[in-house]
Amino acid sequence: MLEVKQVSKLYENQRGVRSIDFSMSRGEIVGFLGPNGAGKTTTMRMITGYLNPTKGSILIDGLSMADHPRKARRKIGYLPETPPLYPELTISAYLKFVANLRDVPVRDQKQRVGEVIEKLGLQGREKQVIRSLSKGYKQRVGLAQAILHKPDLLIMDEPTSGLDPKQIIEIRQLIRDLGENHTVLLSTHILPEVNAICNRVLIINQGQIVLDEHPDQIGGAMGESFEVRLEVKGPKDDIVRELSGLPVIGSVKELERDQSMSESESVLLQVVSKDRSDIREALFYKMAERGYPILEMKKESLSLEDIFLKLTTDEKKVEQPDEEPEVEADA
Ligand SMILES: Nc1ncnc2c1ncn2[C@@H]1O[C@H](COP(=O)(O)OP(=O)(O)OP(=O)(O)O)[C@@H](O)[C@H]1O
Repeated sequence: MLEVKQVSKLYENQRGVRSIDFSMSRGEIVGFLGPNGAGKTTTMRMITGYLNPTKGSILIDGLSMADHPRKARRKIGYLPETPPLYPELTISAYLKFVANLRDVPVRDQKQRVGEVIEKLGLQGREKQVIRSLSKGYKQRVGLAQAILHKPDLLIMDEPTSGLDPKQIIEIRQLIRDLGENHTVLLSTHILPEVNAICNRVLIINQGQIVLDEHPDQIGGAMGESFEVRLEVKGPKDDIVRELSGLPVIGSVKELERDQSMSESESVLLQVVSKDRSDIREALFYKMAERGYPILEMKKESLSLEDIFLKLTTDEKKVEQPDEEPEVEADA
């Protein structure tokens, strides 16, 4: 659906993005993460055809954005961070205006506007002027304008930014629903949002992609070892010695108990594998052999927050090949 091939965009100040390379298949909902200034908006504006890359190419459903900008753009719906709304228009007048702009055939416009109004839960507010809407409802109108021309690919820049918690839940649900019929790329600063909505995560730092993974698999992809939290009933010293003696175990450490845990005869441990293999069965058989009952065993994984911080606060500078800068030229 989307191919971003070795795309760079350098501004006069040498900032921007360098050699971005990724593709998206139909039906994916991809979360695009990065600290401030990492290059998310620059990348999204290139994908949507609002900004020309300095190098590289972008294909939308096989169509080159550089060679067929009009046709390629027709396949894209874009919700910028600040939706392009006209505050003095009513919702229905604004959506009709967008339908014209997006070349929706005149005979289909009324029906299509009705459909998106229903899909975005805007019924009953058609005649309300946009200025008088809450931020959450303005965002719904922003989403409505993005999907009006039935695009295959939806690009959203921080779609829940500035909304209250209830509005965030509603907009996330709408994005999940839209994901059933669209391929979605959304940027966000809110990491739990990625776990809540996306089936893939891209992390960008200093203009380069540093991670491209399924949210559940990023620990493994980063070469993290397998870690288990284990509570066992029995003598601590013997349990630690037996576990440490297993060839698959890298380290065993006693954990502090929180107040609520009252089991005094048990020991709470953090057990880490030597390599990345799953150590749970080995732990089970060893404790069973020694007759020490396991009261709790839980696989611990790095949170997206841990991974994000690890990848984006790394001391070492990202390698920056020499490239000619180019003055920004909006399409
Ligand atoms: N028009 C411009 N001229 C010069 N530099 C720019 C321009 N637009 C962006 N930049 C720089 O390019 C880098 C990437 O900016 P971009 O806006 O794409 O980041 P972002 O990841 O979207 O950030 P944020 O999360 O703060 O919106 C930043 O260092 C920014 O200062």
